Amino acid sequence: MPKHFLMCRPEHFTVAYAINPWMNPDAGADRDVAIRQWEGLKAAYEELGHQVSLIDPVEGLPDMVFAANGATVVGGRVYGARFAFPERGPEGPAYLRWFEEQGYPVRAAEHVNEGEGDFLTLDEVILAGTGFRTDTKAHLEAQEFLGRPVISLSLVDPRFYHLDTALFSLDGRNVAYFPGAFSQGSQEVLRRLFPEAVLATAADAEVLGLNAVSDGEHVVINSEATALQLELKRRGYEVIPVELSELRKAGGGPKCCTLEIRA
Ligand SMILES: CN(C)C(=N)NCCC[C@H](N)C(=O)O
Repeated sequence: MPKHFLMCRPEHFTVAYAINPWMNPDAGADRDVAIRQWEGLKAAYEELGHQVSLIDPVEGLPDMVFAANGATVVGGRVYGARFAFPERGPEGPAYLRWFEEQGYPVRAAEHVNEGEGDFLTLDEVILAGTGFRTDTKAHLEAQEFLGRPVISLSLVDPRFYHLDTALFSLDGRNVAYFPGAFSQGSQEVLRRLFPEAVLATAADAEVLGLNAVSDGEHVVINSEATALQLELKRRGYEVIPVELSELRKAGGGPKCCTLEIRA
């Protein structure tokens, strides 16, 4: 099934502030390299037959390339983001405006949530991260608006500050994740819900290998996550490695650049 993604070209990308442990404003980031790598990701989706829509980047919002944080879209309903840090605050209304202009029913969030960074939609439930960014009150708000059961999971390692840095959906029913990113209780929940899950190593998590996008057959994944790629191949997935090292300097990978518009 072809998917519909929203992406934002990193025309204003830079690392100007540090709001997660990956970011170092003194280290510098090369915007041209970031754009080239992002174009590679977009091309990979299009070659797989997925539709990519684009939102205009806004000057002064260097993290806007991380479209996954812009909203959560389930059944055509758009639950807006409300960012934890003021540096990213204006992105929420910018993404919501785009969806409004396209005619989607939208809801501006009352509670802090960073879109698909912390809301991961499966066929029957939504997994929701908390601990660093998204408030648990937003989990309930999302459940009410989107009409799907929301399961809260606690993140405990600041390098994995969003759920989508530590877990991704393989096919809507099963997931891959890095256990060390979660509290003991949440690890138990994950084991119970997903006994067949793919468990990633710390080395794969540390290159944001879990920040991947699967359409159920193909997995678009950071090229450096080598052990995880082997395991995915062993399970029958076609692996599409992409190079996004420049965007990782801001703490993002393929999934971060990709907001799924679920009809
Ligand atoms: C993992 N997903 C969607 C993300 N994890 N987004 C990347 C956000 C990066 C940004 N500098 C920030 O810290 O908010």
